[in-house]
Amino acid sequence: MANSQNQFIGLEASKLTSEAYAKTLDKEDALSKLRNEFIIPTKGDLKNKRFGPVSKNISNGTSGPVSAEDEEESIYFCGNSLGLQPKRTREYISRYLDTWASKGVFGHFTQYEDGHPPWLDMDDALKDQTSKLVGALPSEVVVMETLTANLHFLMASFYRPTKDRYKIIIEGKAFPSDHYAAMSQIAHHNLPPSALVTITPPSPTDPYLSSDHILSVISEHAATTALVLLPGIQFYSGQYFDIELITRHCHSLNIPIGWDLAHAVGNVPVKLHDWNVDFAAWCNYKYLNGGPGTIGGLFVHDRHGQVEESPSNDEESAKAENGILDKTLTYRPRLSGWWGGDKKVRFNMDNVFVPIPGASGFQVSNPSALDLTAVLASLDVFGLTDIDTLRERSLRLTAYLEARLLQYEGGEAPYKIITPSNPAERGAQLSVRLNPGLLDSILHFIESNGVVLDERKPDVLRVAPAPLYNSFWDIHRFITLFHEACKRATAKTG
Ligand SMILES: Cc1ncc(COP(=O)(O)O)c(C=O)c1O
Ligand SMILES: Nc1c(O)cccc1C(=O)C[C@H](N)C(=O)O
Repeated sequence: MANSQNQFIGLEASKLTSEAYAKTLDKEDALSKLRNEFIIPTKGDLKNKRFGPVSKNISNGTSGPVSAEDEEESIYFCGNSLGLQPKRTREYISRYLDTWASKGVFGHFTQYEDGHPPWLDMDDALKDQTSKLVGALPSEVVVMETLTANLHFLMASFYRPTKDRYKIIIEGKAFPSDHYAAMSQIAHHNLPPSALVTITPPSPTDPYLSSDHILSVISEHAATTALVLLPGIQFYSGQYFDIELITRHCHSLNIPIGWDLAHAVGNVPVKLHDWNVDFAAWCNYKYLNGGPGTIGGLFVHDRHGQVEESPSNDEESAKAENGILDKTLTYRPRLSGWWGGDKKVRFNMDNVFVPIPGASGFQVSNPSALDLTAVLASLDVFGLTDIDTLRERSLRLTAYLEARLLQYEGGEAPYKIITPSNPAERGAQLSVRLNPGLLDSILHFIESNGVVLDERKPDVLRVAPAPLYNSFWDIHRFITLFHEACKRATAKTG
């Protein structure tokens, strides 16, 4: 990283390798206190083969004496895959369990004195905080279903192939689930696999996709394209795409565009409404810390969420008189379910679908109140700050990580950072490509010393300091172990 960037981010180059400096950076950052909102697994927890934590955070009576080393906090850099558990999650879920135990079905409607919503209103209660995270109006977002399922629901609505325009453009290294979802949508419309166009990086060794390259592939296929589906942040390389620019380009060519924000939500501030994005979907279990596989979220721009009364024709009026149809509505086609229906008439059981205007009208099923509760706990942690302030901290953490990775003592580093060096083109994650043959040995060493991160075989480590709970000291400890592991591994391979 260029020195000027370090200065911009407020890092002092001469002190970078000092442990005391890492601790000072933590002390000086007001957001460091948010780490206390989370349960950080200890090294002992990670080694423990029995159920539950051995740490003193939570005692479940399963553990014996704990050594000082085992009590040390692990170095968790895997929030880009599964975020850590907020302490308040247990409290909120326990309240949910008490409600279910004491009220049964009335839990759907019971309004609590402490202001927490009845289950029936939890979808609305989550809108405000969710919309702030993705730069949307509350009416444009809803917490529902799961990411891939939501991509399908959204494609059912936005991928409307015609004889002339039928292709879906995705990126060549799309997360496999997105690839399968797009392929199966194409097959669902009886179209050939060639209707899937992939944007591949010009270089076989560098995953970087420039905006120019992306725009040129979209332009090349514009006349035959029905939809573009891209990730806000690429899961493998960590590259953050220019959502606004690419969206504008697609619209200039009359192509709707959807964004998979799995790795962007809670990581970088996005402005889905202002950027005119058509639709987006995300999960709530990565930088949002709602728990493994928890309920996801989606965005539909308000211009697509309108529900309008239209003049009814005679046949429809006749049905209305018979009480079958009380009004004729026009709305964007979708795969519907009762939970997308207006709450005032949802329980009428009359088979008249009156979608809630906006994203909520895309809901399908009665959502899991357990999941919504966990997401509420996570959003309440985000509520202690805001995404712009968090991003500032994240820029500093990732810049520090980058600077430390670039300072390898004793020769050439046996790895290369493949995430863009421009902070505007990345979020928290840095992906590190190791020299061939080193991955297993390095991973074994750092994991047995309490580091948790994600590997993508054959040679990439994804390191993601999550700004809500990771610290500069975590990075310092990681670098010390990682560099030691690199030295051992290269010594072995000669
Ligand atoms: C970019 C991306 N898309 C899709 C998925 C799949 O999400 P889910 O299993 O929640 O549908 C993931 C992660 O699992 C992902 O990172
Ligand atoms: N690696 C995973 C796993 O072992 C279980 C469940 C999910 C994953 C994932 O890959 C999650 C995520 N999309 C990611 O990019 O890390």
